[in-house]
Amino acid sequence: MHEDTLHEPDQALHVEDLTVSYGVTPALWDIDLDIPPGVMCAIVGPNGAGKSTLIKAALGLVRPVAGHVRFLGHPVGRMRGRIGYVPQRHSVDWDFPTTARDVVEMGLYRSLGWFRRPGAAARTRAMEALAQLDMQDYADRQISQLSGGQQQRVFLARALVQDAPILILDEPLAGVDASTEAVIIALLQRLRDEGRTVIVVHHDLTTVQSYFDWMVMLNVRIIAQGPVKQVYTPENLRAAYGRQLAMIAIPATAP
Ligand SMILES: Nc1ncnc2c1ncn2[C@@H]1O[C@H](COP(=O)(O)OP(=O)(O)OP(=O)(O)O)[C@@H](O)[C@H]1O
Repeated sequence: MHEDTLHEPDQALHVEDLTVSYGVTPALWDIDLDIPPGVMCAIVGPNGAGKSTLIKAALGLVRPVAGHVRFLGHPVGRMRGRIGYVPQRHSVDWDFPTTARDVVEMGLYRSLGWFRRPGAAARTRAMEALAQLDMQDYADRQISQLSGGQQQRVFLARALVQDAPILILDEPLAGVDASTEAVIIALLQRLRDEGRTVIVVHHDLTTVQSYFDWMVMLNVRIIAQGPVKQVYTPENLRAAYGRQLAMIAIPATAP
């Protein structure tokens, strides 16, 4: 497909025939996926199902064997600054000597241009975003000196200042306490209610129905995708999780 061709512009994320392999074994096999705009979508599946790989391949951070991806009809290269990405916490080098506010201001570099120093307006926006996550008092703290939950909030503030129509977060709730989880979910739901598309790798099946309205169930292949009510069924859970199923929450009855 030609780079300039607008393809499936009505979908926030459109993935076609995507296969990714790190070696001989495919991590993702022939994925076809559509996530409509304005939903809050959970990507779920067991460990090693390829959830992070799906996100990285969609963002162009991992090269697929086959397939293609469109965000709002465009290839990812045309979406710079329009996708906010919060990576898995353990994949970030937290020893990088920078303050919480610097991290948030990095979210503005795209609109500022890389070589312009952030001015007063950028500082104000960064502080407002930190305040929305109740992190204003930590603005000048080194990022390495924050707790895991606080680091996660700072990264969310960075995604917030980008003002992106699409937000992608890889396990934002991993290792955070209940109050941070509530803050993060409330913020993501508000962003969804404003019309943005929020895509989240999520592990806790007990909360998926209350937090999300859209769902992709994955285990190397797509098991199911669509509104949570349709996807979160015993059959699909069994297909995705197999023998691990005994340890996770199963809905009492199929809808
Ligand atoms: N850089 C890499 N090199 C080699 N194999 C990799 C690499 N990254 C992931 N894999 C493998 O690809 C598969 C999918 O990994 P991925 O991290 O996408 O799964 P996941 O669903 O996000 O898992 P988890 O829930 O454990 O975070 C796994 O078998 C993993 O071991």
